[in-house]
Amino acid sequence: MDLSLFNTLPADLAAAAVRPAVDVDRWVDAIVAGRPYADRDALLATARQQPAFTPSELDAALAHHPRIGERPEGNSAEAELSRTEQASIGVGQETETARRLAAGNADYEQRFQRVFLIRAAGRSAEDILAQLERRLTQDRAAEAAEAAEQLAQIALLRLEGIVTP
Ligand SMILES: NC(=O)NC1=NC(=O)NC1=O
Repeated sequence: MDLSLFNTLPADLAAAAVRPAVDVDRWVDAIVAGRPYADRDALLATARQQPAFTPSELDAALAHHPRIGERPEGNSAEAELSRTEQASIGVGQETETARRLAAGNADYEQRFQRVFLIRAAGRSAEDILAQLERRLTQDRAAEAAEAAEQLAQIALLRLEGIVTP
């Protein structure tokens, strides 16, 4: 939708419109409360200024997040966004990279008890695999902070697609 519509929607509809960006109430409420935005840069600046996601917000947002390399199922707005974001990875390929991604996802979930999250847009499967293998070596606090930053990047990219100038 365009910014002028977003600025004038009732708050509950505005919240529903941006929730696919990231399903964290505190973030959605702040974006809606910042209206009316003079322009889209002001909207994106508000998103960038939000405090980092806490580990519990991360876990809530990841509860229904598809794994990297697995085809996001369903016809929700989030699933559609995930499919677009993961398009460059070539889901379902029987390549060595795909096999190592699946193994890395399993290792990651075993170690950190959440789905591995990375901003996939603009990244190759090989780059994502390198990031996954690097992040598997991090301690829990560092990894939670990095995953939170990736979630913020995904939220910002999605918000840019949801609210057009
Ligand atoms: N597990 C994930 O990292 N998933 C995703 N990253 C994205 O950028 N889109 C996704 O669906």
